[in-house]
Amino acid sequence: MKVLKGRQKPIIEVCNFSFSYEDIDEQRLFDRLDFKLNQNEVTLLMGASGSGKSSLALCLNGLYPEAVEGTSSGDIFFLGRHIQEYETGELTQEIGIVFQDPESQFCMITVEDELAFTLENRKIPASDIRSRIESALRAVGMEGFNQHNIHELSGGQKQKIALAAVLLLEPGLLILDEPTANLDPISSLDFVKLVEEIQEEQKMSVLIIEHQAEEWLRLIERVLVLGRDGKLLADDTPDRLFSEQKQLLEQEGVFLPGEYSSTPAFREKWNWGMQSRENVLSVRDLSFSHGKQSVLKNVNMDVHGGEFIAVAGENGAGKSTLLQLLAGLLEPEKGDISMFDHPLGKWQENDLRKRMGFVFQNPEHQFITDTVYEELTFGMKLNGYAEEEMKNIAGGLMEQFHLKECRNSNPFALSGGQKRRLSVATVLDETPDILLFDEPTFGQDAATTAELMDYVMGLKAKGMAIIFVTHDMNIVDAADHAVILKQGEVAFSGPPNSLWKEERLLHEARLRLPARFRKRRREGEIYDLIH
Ligand SMILES: Nc1ncnc2c1ncn2[C@@H]1O[C@H](COP(=O)(O)OP(=O)(O)OP(=O)(O)O)[C@@H](O)[C@H]1O
Ligand SMILES: Nc1ncnc2c1ncn2[C@@H]1O[C@H](COP(=O)(O)OP(=O)(O)OP(=O)(O)O)[C@@H](O)[C@H]1O
Repeated sequence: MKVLKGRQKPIIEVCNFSFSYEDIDEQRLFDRLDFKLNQNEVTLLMGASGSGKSSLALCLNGLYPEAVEGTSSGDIFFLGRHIQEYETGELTQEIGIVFQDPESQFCMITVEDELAFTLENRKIPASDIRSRIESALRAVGMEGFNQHNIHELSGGQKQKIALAAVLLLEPGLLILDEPTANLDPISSLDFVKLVEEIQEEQKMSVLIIEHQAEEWLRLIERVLVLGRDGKLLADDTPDRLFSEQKQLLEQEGVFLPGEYSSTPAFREKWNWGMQSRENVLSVRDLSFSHGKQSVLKNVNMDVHGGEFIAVAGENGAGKSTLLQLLAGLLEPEKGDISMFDHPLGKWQENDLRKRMGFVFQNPEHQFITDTVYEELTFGMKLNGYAEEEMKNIAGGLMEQFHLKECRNSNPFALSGGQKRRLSVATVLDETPDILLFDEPTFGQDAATTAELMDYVMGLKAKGMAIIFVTHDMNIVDAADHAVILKQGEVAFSGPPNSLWKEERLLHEARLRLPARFRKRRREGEIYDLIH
């Protein structure tokens, strides 16, 4: 952990600042906030899902309230000058944001065009453009990717290109909004190291928005906690905050880093064993290619009723592709998939959807209506549910997933975590036999993660088969069965406790041990636990 650098000059000063979105009934998202961000300082911003962290980032760089139907009062200063005094677009060059969903910030097709676009906007002479692009790609470890199509890169690579584009702005303040949420465990650690190196070299201020602070502890100097009531609940050093304010943070639903937390491991809470052995899905010698690229090779897998399977592996290993094949959204190039002993391709679409629920990696790919309520009732309407019944089921789901206040909001205007919870809730209106989730817990705070897991494990107890694609090793730890993909092949299939003994495989598949082992590793007990 870093030592505070003594008295520092502010880069941002927020004074008595309030903000509200018009469609949340005049309710203030931020209520008279006062805080400073200092030059050359790394600050972490935490808070419950929906507390307003992403919105605050967009207020700091002057995009909000102008870009939305919002109202604000109070003042924000950047380097001593009121942000309203900056010309349009001037501040977005000074304060670079890497958004929660990096795809949303790309405007061009190839990596090189995207980076050149940023430089052209900055009116950098054409003769300098090539060398600047090369050095930005080098800084993020993506040399040689100039001509790649951005949209075909893996999640981790997209995140690095988004960072390279923002670095080309040479911003005074870099804001990273949940930058590691889609990265495999080792890429997450690499990304943190990368930010640390860049920050030390370029001496910029960095504001990181993250639910899980653990990996960032080595470089953060201050932590701000935004409360659900729109107030700043804490502004302190990480060590003081996490050791002295545990109760407050737990009440707000914020994750405590492993070394400060006394919450039992997910495994102790959720590994309840299996209820039935009925085979519901079987996969035999499955192979699939995207164009010429072979993505999955000879995958075999069996899924049983009441079983919770976690699929993990490095970015680009083929996890989402496997899930889409299991859901019948892609057709195998070779091999067979059957559900209840019938080939998947022979099921009527309607019957298939009734027996299997699927949640996409990107929740936005799933939304088709204009309000949260319509989104939740869409499937039920198609299946002829009575109005009253739909109201009851949707009401229960909104209560369960903390979406009641957003009943009439547009799904696209929700916070990242709310979008994720809505996409999960929409497949739970009925009770299928198999549920396939692509990273269902990403972007959730501690409380909503625990609630989501409780709910899903309750369904498992009723005999549903659950498959999670996840980068969260604590969730893999709680599964009955883990499937690890490495370059499209099954590198491991078995109980998680056997997986944790395979140090070499974990390393090659870019995975880590769950927190319960890492904690003990520090205490020197690791070998007793796994051997
Ligand atoms: N464009 C918008 N219009 C109306 N309401 C919005 C808009 N964007 C966000 N909100 C609402 O503002 C609140 C805060 O959202 P924000 O994305 O800032 O939260 P967050 O703390 O970043 O959440 P998460 O941790 O889930 O990403 C949420 O209730 C959300 O529904
Ligand atoms: N539509 C597509 N066209 C071409 N290639 C694709 C497409 N979708 C995925 N790929 C490629 O297929 C491979 C597997 O992608 P997939 O999304 O299944 O990986 P993943 O394990 O889910 O990765 P992540 O953890 O980053 O989400 C990657 O190399 C990816 O670039």
